[in-house]
Amino acid sequence: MKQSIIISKCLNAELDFHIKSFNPDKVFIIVDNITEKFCLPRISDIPSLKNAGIISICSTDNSKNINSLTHVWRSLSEQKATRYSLIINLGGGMVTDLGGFAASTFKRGLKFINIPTTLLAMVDASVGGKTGINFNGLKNEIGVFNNSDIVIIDTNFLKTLDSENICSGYAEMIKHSLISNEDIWSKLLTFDILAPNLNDLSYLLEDSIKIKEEIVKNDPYETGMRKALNFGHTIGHAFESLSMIKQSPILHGYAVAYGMICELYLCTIKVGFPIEKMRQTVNYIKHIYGIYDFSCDDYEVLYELMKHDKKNTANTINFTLLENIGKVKINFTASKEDIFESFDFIREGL
Ligand SMILES: O=C(O)C(=O)C[C@@H](O)[C@H](O)[C@H](O)COP(=O)(O)O
Repeated sequence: MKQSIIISKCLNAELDFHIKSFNPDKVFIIVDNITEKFCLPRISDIPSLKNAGIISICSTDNSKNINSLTHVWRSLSEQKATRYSLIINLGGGMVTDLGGFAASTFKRGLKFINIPTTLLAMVDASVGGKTGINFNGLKNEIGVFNNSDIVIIDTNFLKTLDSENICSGYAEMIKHSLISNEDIWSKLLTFDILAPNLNDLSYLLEDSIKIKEEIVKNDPYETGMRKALNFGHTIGHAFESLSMIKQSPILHGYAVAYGMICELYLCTIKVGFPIEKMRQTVNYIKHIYGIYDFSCDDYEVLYELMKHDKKNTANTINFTLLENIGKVKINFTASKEDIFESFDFIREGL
């Protein structure tokens, strides 16, 4: 399951080299309607991509579904992809997750390269081999662990992003710092992500990728400590699904940011996470991401959604909690009352 992650200043030369080394019979590029317009032109002159087939899907996360997947499988089939073909996923987390799953399942698996174009996909989605789609209103319900053969990261793509997408990816970077390293956490909490210096952000991004890479290397199939990377997601995914149900979707990173506020509250009441660090992080998150608009009427639905989290066992909702920054406790349960209290906390404060 080894995955090479290359941060490159010469994307085209790098990509051309790797495509040639795979010697595929055909190359397919999976894009969404946004990366097709703004990112594909950056690589389309590469000689080895001259006859590449382009497969385009819709860009929003609610398109990460069986219909888009079927469209990709059908396009591969109609354009006669073989097991010796190569897929390039050019896009954000939706494209790398869905494209990775399509590549992993079509004819039982083709080689694929991820070229993440959003901050979220660079630091998180394209790394570590979680591929899949949403199903039945639930996040990433169907999928497989399968690493792309290579990830090539070109931070120039950050220039194509709006502030919301930068902030969305940054939430996963905050998560990486919370689960691993107080120095990085301090740096992130003083960084102005609303008016970011992209050069400085590129350095922070490299640290963040290393954190994820190290965790995934030690537990690729999430049997243990990889669950650290799911901090904020037990509640975050429920917020994200609720927003889809209400037909006012929010970006994944925003859902994770709100999920982290609730789960940091659980960390303080359940495992003694220092209250001052919790306040600092919560204030920073609220300053960047604003508030999540929901009411007591949503609590039961959220709780039902959380019953589908992949870390659960039997009837127990399991969390990844933190005793302190970098001190991770996995498989920690919380009562329904505690969870509802954490919802009160994000809505009303302490
Ligand atoms: O790579 C992981 O492991 C993660 O949990 C990273 C998460 O940030 C990511 O959003 C992941 O896709 C969530 O996966 P899921 O298993 O909870 O669906």
